Amino acid sequence: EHEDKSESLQNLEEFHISEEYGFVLPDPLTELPDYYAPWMNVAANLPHLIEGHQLRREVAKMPLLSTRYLRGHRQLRLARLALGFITMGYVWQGGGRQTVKILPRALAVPYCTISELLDLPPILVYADCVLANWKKRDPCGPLNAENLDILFSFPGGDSNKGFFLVSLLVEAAAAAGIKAIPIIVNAILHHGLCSLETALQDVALSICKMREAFKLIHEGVNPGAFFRSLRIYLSGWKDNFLMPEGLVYEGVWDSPKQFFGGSAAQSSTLQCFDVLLGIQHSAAQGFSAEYLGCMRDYMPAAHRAFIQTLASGPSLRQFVLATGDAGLHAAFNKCVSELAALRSYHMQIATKYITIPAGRCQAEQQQLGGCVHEGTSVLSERGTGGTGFMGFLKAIRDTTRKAQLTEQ
Ligand code: HEM
Ligand SMILES: Brc1ccc(-c2csc3nccn23)cc1
Repeated sequence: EHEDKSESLQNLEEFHISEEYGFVLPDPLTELPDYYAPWMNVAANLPHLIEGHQLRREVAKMPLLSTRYLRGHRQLRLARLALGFITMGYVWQGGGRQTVKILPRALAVPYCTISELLDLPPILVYADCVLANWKKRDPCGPLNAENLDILFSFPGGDSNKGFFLVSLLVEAAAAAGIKAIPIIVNAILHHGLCSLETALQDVALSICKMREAFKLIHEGVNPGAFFRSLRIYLSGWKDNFLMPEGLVYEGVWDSPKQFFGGSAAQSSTLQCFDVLLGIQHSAAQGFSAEYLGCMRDYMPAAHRAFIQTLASGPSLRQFVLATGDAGLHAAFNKCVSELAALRSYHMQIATKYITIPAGRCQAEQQQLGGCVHEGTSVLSERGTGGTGFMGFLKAIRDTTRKAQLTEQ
């Protein structure tokens, strides 16, 4: 059964994966039909409306629009992106101090209709604000930091752009590695050892380029702006003590519903490379393994299907071990060490942008009114089984390291 399942991997387009952009949505739309101006005007003005304490009033004035005039996948993705930003802004505009319990129907009804059509939860996810939240300044220009801009922002200034665009550039760097996956699967099925070794070298090079792209975070994101502002807006309403019940989606469901806040565990790229290399993150390291599984439900359905098809295919790890081929062995281990190095670098970033600012915040707390952050932050305790996000990231990095093939 491996044969037919893995054969289907040959056509990446069918999984909404692009040779050039990987899991990134190529050429996202930036405009909707004028009928949807009430959504687009609020979403485009979010930082100003939130800082001016106008957002709730603006949302109360919004008409209940029909989703019937939305045409095609890209219009649905753009509508979801706009409604997702407004929803996060609406819930967290008080910075987590005074939260809301009800999302008004003018937002909730279309947002849930569109989310149903796209098979995504009615909360902002990575596929919205990283994969579909971008445009080229010069459409014929390259995909690089100078020629890119984001479509929507939260308060936190240019750090929004830095955070979302650096993530986008890391995802774009992964495209070359994702493109090599069907070649790898084919080589396993047909014993093409030579093409397999070349494809594995392409994967290792791609992961190395992802780490290069990561370095742009230092000039693109300010730790204080990230920690105190942007991060709050990515918080969710599941396992969040500020919203113990979750959120009522008015006009959709009678009871409140809970959804996880944004996490890059929703990125298909890293989960894909983990599956390819046979890296299984278990609950053993004290973080909830099913959390990573849950996050697959927060990915576009086609990307989720690609990961599942890959996972049901032949094991690259077993194949390389069975050949006893030194070149394949080295090429496989290079992929694993590059992935571990990427995760180590990411841990340094998390320290600079969360642990250190959080420490300063605690210190301020001693002096002043302090800041509301524990539990409201998307990048913190949730989903980590209480070991905290650093324990979560370290466990994932250590499991990656252990996936090296040992000398025979
Ligand atoms: C200011 C920059 C960043 C900070 C503070 C940060 C912080 C974190 C934290 C705390 C987690 C664990 C909790 C969670 O999943 O939300 C996480 C997970 C993750 N982040 Fe980031 N991150 C940053 C930038 C990036 C970038 C640019 C990427 C590139 C795509 C990225 C990729 C990931 C991935 C893939 C995970 C899931 C865990 C894994 O598979 O290793 N992060 N990040
Ligand atoms: Br919603 C949303 C979900 C995930 C992210 C994100 C991009 S890179 C990264 N590391 C941790 C989270 N994260 C941003 C917004």
